[in-house]
Formats: sequence, structure tokens, C-alpha cells
Amino acid sequence: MNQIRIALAGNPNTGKSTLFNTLTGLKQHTGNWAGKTVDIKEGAFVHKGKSYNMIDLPGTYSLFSNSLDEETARNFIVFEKPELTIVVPDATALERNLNLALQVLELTEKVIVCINLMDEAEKMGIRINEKILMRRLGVPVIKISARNKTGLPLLLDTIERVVTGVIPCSPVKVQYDDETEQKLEYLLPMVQKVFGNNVPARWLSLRLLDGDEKLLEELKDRHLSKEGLN
Ligand SMILES: Nc1nc2c(ncn2[C@@H]2O[C@H](COP(=O)(O)OP(=O)(O)OP(=O)(O)O)[C@@H](O)[C@H]2O)c(=O)[nH]1
Ligand SMILES: [Mg+2]
Repeated sequence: MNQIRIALAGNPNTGKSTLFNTLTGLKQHTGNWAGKTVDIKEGAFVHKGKSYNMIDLPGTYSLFSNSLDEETARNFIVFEKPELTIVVPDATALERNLNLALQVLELTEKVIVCINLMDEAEKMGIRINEKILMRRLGVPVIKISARNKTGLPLLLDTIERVVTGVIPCSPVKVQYDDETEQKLEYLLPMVQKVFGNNVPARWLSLRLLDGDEKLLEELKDRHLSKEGLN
């Protein structure tokens, strides 16, 4: 049972489930990991002899605590720690969709940005230079059409190469205003002391500055029960 876990994240309606269904076929079931309150589909696929477990997270516009869907997607990435997270932006609304991608890059290291609906974008005359995006974001960027099944072989190979470390990821970290950065500098060592490598320290410090109480409760529950934080 040495399955490599891949989470699919993205805004609503960007074709995550279409991609999920194409990759996993009918080998899927509803997940039952701890803390699950929203139905999440899990499925499996094999590529080049390696077995992958894919988790289709709910579509969200951000990863704060605005809704159960946001909390579910965020908690999965932070606490369940999948080996890889694939963000699926909509090529026809890339700028808006990259907001969520940047939030995911604050949460975890191994990320692939998999831009979907390229067929639609092409019809609209939208051109996307994935090489520039890749350099700016610090992680692989792939263009696909999940519906037409284009770009999938490259996606699968990139998944394998990111998971095995052949392609390194160094996700860009958003720089905030001076005041926020100063506060972060102050908070970071304390957060690191309490949580070590269990939770991404810069991201958590930002949430503390935000006063995200739901996240604090989640951390208390998980830290006190010593589950999910090991
Ligand atoms: N033209 C085009 N349509 C697509 C593509 N991928 C998905 N779609 C369509 O986009 C719509 C939404 O697809 P879903 O796979 O349900 O999107 P989702 O991201 O899972 O949506 P949520 O679960 O609500 O967040 C469906 O009508 C799909 O058929 C694509 O590559 N090209
Ligand atoms: Mg879906």
C-alpha cells in the first residue's frame, strides 16, 4: 500500500473532477480520512509502475476559513500532507485563478500548476506562456484540456518527476508590505518553536496575523490530540 497521494485543488468549475475522472477511471470511492465533513472523492491510478492516490478537493476561491469547503481543502493540504498538490486554474480566467494558486504555494512545497480549458482559451485567442509562469511561480506549469485529453502524458510524467525529486520545486512566496513582513519576522521563530516542521511556519504566522480563529481551533484540536501533527 505504498500509494503516493496527490491532491487536486482549484477554483470551482475549472475541470478538476473531469481530470480526476479521466485519470482514475472508475477506481474511485468517497474518502474517510479524519476530520472529513465534506464528501471528497478519492481514486487511484498507476503510471510507470507507481501507484497514485488522487483526492478531488472541493473547488474554492481561497483557502481561508470562509466556508466548510475552504477549510476542508486547506486542512487536507496542511494536515494530511499529500506528496503533491495539483492546482487546476481555468485558462480563460487565469489571473483570477492564480490567486488560489499563490495561496497553495504558501502552504506546501510540491505543487504543479495544471492550466485546464486550454481548448476554450485557444478559441478565445488567449495565449499563455507557461515557461514564464513556471519561472515566476517556481513550480512546473502544464497546459491541458481535460475534456479533450490533451497534455495528459506530459502531466503524468511531470507528476512522476516532481514526486521523485527529479524536478525540484521552489514555490514563490508572496512578499507583503514592510509592516507585515516585520511582524512575520517576529512571529516566525515562535511558530517554528511550537510546531517545528509540522505546519508551514510562514503561512501559519500570516494566519495568526489575520486572526483566523477557526484555524486556531483546528490546530488546538489536532495538537492536543497529537493526531495529524506528526
Ligand atoms: N471546454 C472544456 N470544458 C471542460 C474541460 N474540462 C472540464 N470542462 C467542463 O467544465 C465543467 C466543469 O467541470 P468539472 O470537472 O465538474 O469542474 P470542477 O473543477 O470539478 O468543479 P467543482 O467541483 O464544482 O469545483 C464541465 O461542464 C466540464 O465538462 C476542458 O478541458 N475544456
Ligand atoms: Mg468537482
